[in-house]
Amino acid sequence: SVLKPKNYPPGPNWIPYFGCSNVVNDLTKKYGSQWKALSVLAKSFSTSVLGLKMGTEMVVVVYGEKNIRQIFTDKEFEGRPDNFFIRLRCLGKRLGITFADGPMWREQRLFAVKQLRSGGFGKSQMEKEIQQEMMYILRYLKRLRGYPCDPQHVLATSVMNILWTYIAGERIEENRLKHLLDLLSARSKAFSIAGGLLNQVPWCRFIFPEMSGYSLIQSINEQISAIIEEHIEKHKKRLVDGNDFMYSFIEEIENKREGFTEEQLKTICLDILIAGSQTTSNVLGFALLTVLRNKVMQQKIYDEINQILGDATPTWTDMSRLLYTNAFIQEIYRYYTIVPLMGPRRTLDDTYIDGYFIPKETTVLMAVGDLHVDPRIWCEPRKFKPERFIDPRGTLKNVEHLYPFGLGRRRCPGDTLAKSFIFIVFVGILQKFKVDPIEGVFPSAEPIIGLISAPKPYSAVFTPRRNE
Ligand code: HEM
Repeated sequence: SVLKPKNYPPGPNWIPYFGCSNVVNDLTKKYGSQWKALSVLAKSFSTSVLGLKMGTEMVVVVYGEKNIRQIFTDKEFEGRPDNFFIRLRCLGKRLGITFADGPMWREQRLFAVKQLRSGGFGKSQMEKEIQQEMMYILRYLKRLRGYPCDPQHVLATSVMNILWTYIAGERIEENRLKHLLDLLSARSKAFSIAGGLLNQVPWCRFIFPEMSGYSLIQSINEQISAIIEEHIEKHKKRLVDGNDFMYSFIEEIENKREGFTEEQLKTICLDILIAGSQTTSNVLGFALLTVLRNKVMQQKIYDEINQILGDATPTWTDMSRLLYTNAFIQEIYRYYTIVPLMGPRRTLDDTYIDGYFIPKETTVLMAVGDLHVDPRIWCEPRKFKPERFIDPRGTLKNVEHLYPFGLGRRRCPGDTLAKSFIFIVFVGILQKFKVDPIEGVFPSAEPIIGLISAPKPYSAVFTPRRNE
């Protein structure tokens, strides 16, 4: 219908079949990302709750800290949409964690989080794995002998190895890993061709299967699952040492626990690889890009590391001792919000946001990217200023307004892993290397914003601080 529900949030008018997707798509082309387009649209309607209809689906985009916190915490926003696009993402079924909801999601999420912890993540085991990966990165940079490189690749490789160790108990073999990274990056590109989070015109896949990106996504999903499957088989034959996520899960399958199937295992592995790899390496990519562009900040960070850690290998607990470095990383989380448009969520009941009526089965998105530059919270929000997080008493402040990992029951279950990895690897690199641009030319600080935000490809020169 083109008639809006009574008291539905403000937004463009609707036409049959398309709702207002034409308006959103035109703006997305103009502004280069769905997130920016929606932000402009919300401003043009002077609203902090934007009401849309994409194809046949009602979509609401939420702005402002109070409203966003409501979505994070109220139970009726806990669902995930169930449409063609989401099913494509989950190998055709509603499995896994990221795109499941209800009792199955709760149980699987709890199981995965528990395994993450008992597998040592959040504890010293995880720290050791990360430190070891950091050493690999340092060795790689040293071997370059000052030859310029794009750090993005070695960072992505390293994150993938950590995730793979958690899932499948070992570092992944070099060629397989390269293939997997290529697949994941092709996958996110295919998603932007297919229209990101909000493509609600699934029938277009029959008319333009290649162009719409759908068949590409499907083929990529199958290839990634094939790699995962191979490792499940290896575990079933007990060919891997130790005690990893796959073993724990297979044990539940063998015990015939309800909801524990091989399909489910495959989807959860896929969820972890997709949710964890590019997000984590992009934060580090932005952090290195920022010190590369800012000599003064880089020197301040180095001086702090040098003074407090000296030559000692960084640990997770050093975070509270390295105040400026920590504030710098918080500012990276704020300034380059990796997931600027969080969700999608699905309302499980009729509800209200800011006085507006939101019907059951509405898709809800949270504009955390806008919240992180909201002038009501941040002074000079468009400036990169680590000091905004430093309290004169020598502690961090204002971090309660930062939501890089969301909040509430659907909050990122990988946050501890991601934060430790980012801190330890960043400090480890700056402790041993000076990061400089090539021949003094600064690469662009402007991010590329698809489903997640990424730095534009850039190269840097890594010069050892001391001759070892
Ligand atoms: C800097 C890195 C990361 C960022 C910025 C990030 C961000 C997020 C955010 C904002 C959400 C919540 C979305 C919502 O509220 O609907 C989320 C969910 C999720 N993340 Fe992360 N994440 C990161 C790293 C990781 C890692 C390393 C893993 C795996 C170990 C991971 C696994 C997941 C999963 C499985 C979910 C879905 C949770 C659910 O729906 O219940 N993420 N992430």
